[in-house]
Amino acid sequence: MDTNGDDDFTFSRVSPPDSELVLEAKDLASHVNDISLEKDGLDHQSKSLKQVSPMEKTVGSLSFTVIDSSSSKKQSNDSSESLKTSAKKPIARTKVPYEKGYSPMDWMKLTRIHPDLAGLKGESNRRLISMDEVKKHRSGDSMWTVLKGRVYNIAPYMKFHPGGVDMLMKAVGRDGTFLFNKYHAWVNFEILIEKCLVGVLDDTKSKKQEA
Ligand code: HEM
Repeated sequence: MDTNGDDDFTFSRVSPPDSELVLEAKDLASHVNDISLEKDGLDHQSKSLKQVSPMEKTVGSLSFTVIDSSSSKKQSNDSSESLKTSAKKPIARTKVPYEKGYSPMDWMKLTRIHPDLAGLKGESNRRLISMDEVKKHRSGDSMWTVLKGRVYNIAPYMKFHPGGVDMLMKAVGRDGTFLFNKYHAWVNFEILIEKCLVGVLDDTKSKKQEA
């Protein structure tokens, strides 16, 4: 069989003859200087690309758009996640470097060996404590806060707190539940500072005021 014959469909020509292509290419090459990118066209393009986080870059007089395909893939794979992050503004969380001897491991050790981190001095940690009493403990070895209805002495935990002393001080002498949840609702404080438990918040007063 003659495979080079014109009647063989495998080799049938569907594009213009090579000579025509060369001519076309030459023609285009001669018009290269006339080609310009219209500003409107680019604007339109970048508007539609913004959804996949484009970045405008320039090299000399050329400008181009870079699309991070890895992040766009992530977005399309997990649209519920991206919806959540775009709906809620992330809060700035700054981890403070630990001072020597104040790592989470050191805290675990201390909670195991310290006989009275809460400063109970023999009193029960099931005692009902009023908000007025909480407000009085704001310095030295006695810094109280309320977390989900429980009263803790967070003074010994201060330098161990990964978010820093200044942040933790904001909760002293008051109910710290809102702040705690704002920064890290997932942190298991019940276990972390269980040895710092002083008592249970007596909220009967505030309930009476509400009624
Ligand atoms: C009293 C109970 C608290 C405990 C037991 C506690 C515990 C922790 C823990 C374990 C972390 C590290 C979390 C992580 O690595 O993801 C952390 C970080 C942090 N905490 Fe607290 N925290 C307390 C209260 C607070 C309060 C009241 C604030 C704010 C006013 C706060 C602000 C922060 C911040 C900003 C970080 C950021 C560090 C990071 O990016 O991880 N914390 N805290």
